Amino acid sequence: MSVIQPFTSHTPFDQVVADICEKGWSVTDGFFSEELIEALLADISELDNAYMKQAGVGRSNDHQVVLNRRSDYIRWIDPVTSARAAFLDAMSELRLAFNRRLFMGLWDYEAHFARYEEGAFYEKHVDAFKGKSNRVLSTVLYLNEAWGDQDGGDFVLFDEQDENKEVGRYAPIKGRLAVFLSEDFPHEVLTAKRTRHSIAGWFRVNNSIQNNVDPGQ
Ligand SMILES: O=C(O)CCC(=O)C(=O)O
Ligand SMILES: [Fe+2]
Repeated sequence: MSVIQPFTSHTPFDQVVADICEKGWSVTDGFFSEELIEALLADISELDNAYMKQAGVGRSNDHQVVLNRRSDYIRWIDPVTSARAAFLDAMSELRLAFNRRLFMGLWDYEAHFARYEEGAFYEKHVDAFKGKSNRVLSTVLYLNEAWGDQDGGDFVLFDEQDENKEVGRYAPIKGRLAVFLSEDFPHEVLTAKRTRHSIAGWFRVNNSIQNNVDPGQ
């Protein structure tokens, strides 16, 4: 496997860390190299729906597929291609930067490819309930070429104090990275009008929850 350089001299590393520190969320463009983005895009484009699964809401014992809340297809990411390995390495570097500068104690990172077919959406939700999850910081990397207003599928972020107050609305354009505190920010994915690709992931701490050490995917 060839080695892909994930970052460039323009990677807004400091910006993302500062945003999280100051307001708890961050949306930046050009975080990863063109080379990595193109490789990830090629990677997910080749995945057939038959090798993905209809995402459920909730985890482990309460896992169930509730299609009226969420209708994307997902595939968890392991370092089996050079693109996926480079992405996981890069996110590990970001994890260490958060730990060094903000003392967040992030232990690991899990991520999945997501495909929203035409008509798919994800209703407003939070990624983690206080005290019930190891997920601390959510990330979403978008992988869509030439995404226009008519394509829908915006990511909408809401205020941490008032879930009816919108704080930002972003098109899922190629190379855009959203990061936010998992417990604090409600968000949703508006209905996509064509196939929408992304990688959603979570930095986690290693607390045990209800006697379940580090619950699995
Ligand atoms: O794709 C997005 O914009 C957000 C996805 C999301 O909220 C999730 O997978 O939990
Ligand atoms: Fe989410």
